[in-house]
Amino acid sequence: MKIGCPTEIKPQEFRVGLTPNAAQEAVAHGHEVIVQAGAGVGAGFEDADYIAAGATIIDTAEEIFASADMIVKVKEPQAVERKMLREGQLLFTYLHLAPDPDQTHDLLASGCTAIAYETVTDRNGGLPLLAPMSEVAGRLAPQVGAWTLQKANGGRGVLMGGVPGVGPAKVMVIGGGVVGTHAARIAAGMGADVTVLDRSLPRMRYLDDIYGGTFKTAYASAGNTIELARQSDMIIGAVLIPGAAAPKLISRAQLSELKPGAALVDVAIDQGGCFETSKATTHQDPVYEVDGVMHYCVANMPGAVARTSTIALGNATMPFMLALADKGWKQACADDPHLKAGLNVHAGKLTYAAVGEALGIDSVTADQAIAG
Ligand SMILES: NC(=O)C1=CN([C@@H]2O[C@H](COP(=O)(O)OP(=O)(O)OC[C@H]3O[C@@H](n4cnc5c(N)ncnc54)[C@H](O)[C@@H]3O)[C@@H](O)[C@H]2O)C=CC1
Ligand SMILES: CC(=O)C(=O)O
Ligand SMILES: [Mg+2]
Repeated sequence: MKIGCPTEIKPQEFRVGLTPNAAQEAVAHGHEVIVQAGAGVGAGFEDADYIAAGATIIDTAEEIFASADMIVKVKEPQAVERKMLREGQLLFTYLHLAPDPDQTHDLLASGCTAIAYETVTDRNGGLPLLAPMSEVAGRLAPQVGAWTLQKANGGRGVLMGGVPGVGPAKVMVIGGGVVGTHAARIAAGMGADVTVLDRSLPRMRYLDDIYGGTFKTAYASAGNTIELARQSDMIIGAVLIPGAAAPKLISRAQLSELKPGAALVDVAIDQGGCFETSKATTHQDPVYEVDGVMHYCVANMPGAVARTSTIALGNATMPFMLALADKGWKQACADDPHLKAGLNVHAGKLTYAAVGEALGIDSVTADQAIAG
């Protein structure tokens, strides 16, 4: 199979879909790998590293999209990239379709087959291709939130750890999955007073067992959510219902009840965000204010630490990428129900029910797509 890796073009996105190590393994499996010139530079990989791995460097994204059987990327294809996708081509990347009707319609119109990293599952009920970036974004969230809390950035002027004689910041994390747990650990490590809210009692039992004493847990009822939000200096949004649009957990009307200059960090923004007032921002202009409350809503947070993120993502995607290349998507998905869970689009049809429900588009099952 010919595997193509174009340079990411989302603003301030420095990650790359294939590391030289991944390219080398694909070549060792007998595949041809083409990489756009300079694609790895933002993550610290030179063209020469890819050439040494056996890949070929190609000048333009157009040439890569025109000839590759499978495109391996990081972020969802941007409008100009979607125009280059074609029938029968396989796309393996993050998609986050539920909040993105334009992208969904373009992918359906292209006739491509698209497997979304964020809905691939594992046998423990986890999301193995989302997890590494959730670890990164979770660890970044208190860091960017602390910056947002600084007075010059519009925040309350509260220091995470406080100082002797002055209490720490109060941090509330909604969603105690991968993002939430990593965010809570780092915020607690910075000295903040941290509470994690979730709706899963088994998850809260686990968090209490492992992190009791480091941070607290609370059930994410609507009442608890607003009561804790009123007291918080920072609120980190980290909920997920896989594939679906994020539930809105703090409304516009409730913003006036929060502390002036509080920082909302909505990591769930890639699924549409869990605060009613969230809208996606970029690393260039990450923060905006609504009703005196600061919002940080960058949808590709891991791009800020592109080298760490690229290597972490590459470690996770490599076995799936190799299975797709070795067997073709149909056989690879038929053999592995967890990879099959990643199938979102095939030949003009949606193949992921939660996306169809969010966008009001009919879907077929992945099994129907494989059989078709
Ligand atoms: N902005 C960015 O750059 C990035 C965003 N993300 C996003 O962060 C979000 C969280 O991802 P993960 O932590 O990996 O998911 P996860 O599945 O590990 O955790 C989600 C948690 O939310 C909880 N939850 C669901 N509905 C809830 C509700 N109504 N109230 C309280 N808790 C609720 C679940 O029980 C679960 O524990 C996803 O939308 C993901 O795409 C992940 C990486 C980077
Ligand atoms: C998960 C995701 O959307 C990201 O890493 O950018
Ligand atoms: Mg994202």
